Amino acid sequence: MELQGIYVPLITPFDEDGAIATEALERLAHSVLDQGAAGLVALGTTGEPATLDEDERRAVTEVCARVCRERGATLIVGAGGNDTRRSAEQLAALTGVDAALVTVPAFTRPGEAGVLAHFEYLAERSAVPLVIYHIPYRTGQALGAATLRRLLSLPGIAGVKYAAGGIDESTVELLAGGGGGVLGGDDTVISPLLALGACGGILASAHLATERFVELADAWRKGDAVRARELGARLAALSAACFAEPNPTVTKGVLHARGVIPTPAVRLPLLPADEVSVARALELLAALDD
Ligand SMILES: O=C(O)C1=N[C@H](C(=O)O)C[C@H](O)C1
Repeated sequence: MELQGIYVPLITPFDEDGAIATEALERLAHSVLDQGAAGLVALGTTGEPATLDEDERRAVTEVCARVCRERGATLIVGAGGNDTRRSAEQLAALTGVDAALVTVPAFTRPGEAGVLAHFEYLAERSAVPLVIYHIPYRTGQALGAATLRRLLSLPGIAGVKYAAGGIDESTVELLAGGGGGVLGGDDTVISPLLALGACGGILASAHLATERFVELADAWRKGDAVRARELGARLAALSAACFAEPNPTVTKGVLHARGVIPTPAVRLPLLPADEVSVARALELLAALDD
């Protein structure tokens, strides 16, 4: 499977009673695909899967799967956990999705060899290709460029969502081998990651101005550096505004203010974003059209 372009990790909208607003979710899914997204991620961190029950997670996945099927778009679903054996059982049972986004085991810190063994075990048993979510500032597990490349070379591994918290020599080393399979996952540095050769991104802030993020990825791919630099700087400011408070609170506030979702509600331990943060993101979003 070849990953290319912008994938939107959908928020989970809630209605006034706190239930999932499935119609709003479906409209949102169509809308980001209309704007050129290559696919959707269901149950990414942005979808608040930790506070959804099993029925709710199933409902979200079903809506996204239906839309992706209708639109011929790629669906990646968040799955797996710290327990290798249980994760393998879950991945083996997946149906109706194109790939699974699986986070490096968090908190356990099994070391690089343990992470390799974990993903070898999962890839051999999964019903769908895996996209590894590397986010060391949340998992506590560092991975060097050599390990990430080794993971990318494994059969059954389609890519890495690379969210290392910035760009350093290890990023440059990883992308020097070509960015096939490397999707940026830190919104504010997506433009430089694409410039270095990343094949796309999984970006919560691409809920807003989806077509501009798609244009950014296209511009870097086609070598239009002048347009890409200018657009990249503006989108980085928008992303910073979206992440001024815990994701996805600001994004939900903006989508609600724009009438896309019925409420800006998030579930505890998240708290709704301050209106000043939402107003700042709305301002930067409007300025993109100037
Ligand atoms: O849900 C995701 O996938 C993403 N999660 C990250 C986070 O919550 O920190 C942000 C990224 O844009 C996509």
